[in-house]
Parts: sequence; C-alpha cells; structure tokens
Amino acid sequence: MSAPNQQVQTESLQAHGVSEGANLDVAVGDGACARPALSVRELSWRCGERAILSEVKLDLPEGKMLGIIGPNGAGKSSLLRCLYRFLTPSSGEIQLFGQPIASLSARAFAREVAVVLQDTPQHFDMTTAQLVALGLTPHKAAFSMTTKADRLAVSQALETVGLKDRAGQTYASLSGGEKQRALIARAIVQQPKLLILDEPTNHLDIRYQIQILELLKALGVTVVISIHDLNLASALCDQLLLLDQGKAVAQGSPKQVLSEVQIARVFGVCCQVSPHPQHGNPQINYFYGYHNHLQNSGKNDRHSEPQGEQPLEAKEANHGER
Ligand SMILES: Nc1ncnc2c1ncn2[C@@H]1O[C@H](COP(=O)(O)OP(=O)(O)OP(=O)(O)O)[C@@H](O)[C@H]1O
Repeated sequence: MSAPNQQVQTESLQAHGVSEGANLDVAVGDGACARPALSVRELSWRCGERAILSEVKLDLPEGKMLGIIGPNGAGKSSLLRCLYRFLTPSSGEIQLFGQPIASLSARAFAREVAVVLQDTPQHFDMTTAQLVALGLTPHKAAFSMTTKADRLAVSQALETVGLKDRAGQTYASLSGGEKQRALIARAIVQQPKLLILDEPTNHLDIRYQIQILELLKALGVTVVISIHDLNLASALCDQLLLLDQGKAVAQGSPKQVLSEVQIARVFGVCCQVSPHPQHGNPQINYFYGYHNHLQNSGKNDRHSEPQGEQPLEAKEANHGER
C-alpha cells in the first residue's frame, strides 16, 4: 500500500536528519531473544481487600522495549511501582537477569535500574546540569569529586535529549517537555541495565514523543514504559502488555496485541486497524460517536467475550477499504 503523503513524510524525516533507508529501522521485531533481562512471575498486589494487580507474568529479553498499555486505572503505574520497588508485591517475584530484585541492596538496585516518573522532583534551585549529574550518584563514592569524565557524560546526555543550551538554566524554569527530557538525561547518565519510565511522552510535542522513544530504543538497554498513545506504542515498542483491571489480557508483539476486537473490549472504543504504511505494525484509526452503540450492544462489556464485529455504521465508515 502506498501512502499518498509519502513524499511529504520522507522530506519531513530527512529534515530531522533521518535518512530514507533509516525509516525502515523503526520496524519492530517479534521480541524473540535468548536472554530474559526482566522476568515477572505471578505478580499480584493488593491494596486492602482490593486486588490492583492479579498474577501478571512477563519475560522481557535484554535490550527490548516493553510498552505497558491499558485504560485509566488498569494498573500500569502500580506494575511499574512494583518493578522499581516502590511497592512490595503481595505475591509473586520479579527477577532482573535471573536475580530477585528484592535481594539487591538499595545501592546495587540503583546501579541497575533507573526510573523516570511523571511527578517532577522538587529540585528548584538546581541547574539542569546539576540535576542530570544526580544520575552519576549510584556509581560514585560518597564525597568524591566531580571528574572530567562526569562532566562529559552529563554534557553528552544533555546533547542527546536536545538540552545542551539549557545546562545552566534552573531545572524549575524549564518547560514541562524540557523537564521531562532532563529527567531522561539523568536516567541516561545513570547507565542502567533496566530503564523504567511512567508515561515518558507526557508533556512532549509529537516531534519529541517520537524522538525520545527512538532514543530510548537506540540506547540498547532494556526499557519498560507505560504509554497511552497506542499508535506510538505500536510503532516503537518491541512488545506490549495490555492490562485491564489489573490483569494482563494480552501480550506479545504490537501485531499480536492491537486488534480491533481487543481495543473495543478493553477501551470501549470502535476503531479500524490496518498496517502502517511505513513500519507495517498496526495503525489505529478511531471512530467517533460509537461509545453508546458499543454500550447498548454490550460489546464493551469487559466481562463478556469479544464479538469480533464493529457496529454497522463503523463498517460503513470503512468504505470497504480494508
Ligand atoms: N496506594 C493506593 N491505594 C489505593 N488504591 C490505589 C493505590 N494505588 C493505586 N490504587 C488504585 O489502583 C488502580 C490502578 O491504579 P494505577 O495508577 O496503577 O493505574 P494506571 O493504569 O496507571 O492509571 P492511569 O492510566 O490513569 O495513570 C486505581 O484504581 C487506583 O485508584
């Protein structure tokens, strides 16, 4: 299938320094790889009587990017909080390169795992460079001096996220998107084996959403992100884990997870899924005004089996193009 705006798209990519051949590098593999970096076994977390996460399982190969997707309240942040040890699971186990994370000291864990959260830290009087340099802390002895190599690492990380000219500006005065990129630079400096990011594309304009996710992929470390934009997740994540009411209802490659039926069932929206003209992974086009239709037909009854059918009006809207 040829995209009508392919020429424009190619020019736009070239304008951002991406060669035409490199476009195809965005294509996502099936995630099959020998060594699981992260293993989650029957992970459950309860808050009082309420089960927030129920028996979640996953294996993520080294160097791959996993996107955790699901509706509001599905348990995405709770799962991430278990992964970075803010929450202690009620049952189950998390292993990093075969070692239970619960057995690692705080310092060893900080060397292995970097976290970028939605809530920005309160380092109001720090410069951006000072904030990024905090990422070096787990690798340095107490009271040790800042070295030339440290300064170079900070400078390179700032350049990578496009903030080199903000190095001396206070972190507090950065825009929302600049703050987000500064936190990612801090995580890069930390040189983790596992990078966990809670909605890293929040606050970012579309150029930086794409750029930051491509950057995270290019780092070559194992990455786990929670993300709401299903098209972005489809384009750039190697694997997806779809959570619904604390349960993993689908996992695998974007092609395996992002079906019209699954999206209707879990998110209660009607859509058309077709291969993206560039990378071939699912591209989702949402239909508007069908929420009530789905409710009336029971097709977003999350406890019933999917019907595999779109409302008639949605089919008509497809104009037989599928
Ligand atoms: N400490 C807590 N105490 C009580 N309930 C909690 C706690 N933490 C999370 N929850 C509940 O668990 C559910 C899952 O929350 P979580 O933040 O993990 O969802 P999410 O998928 O990240 O949602 P969103 O997309 O809205 O960010 C929510 O209903 C939330 O209210």
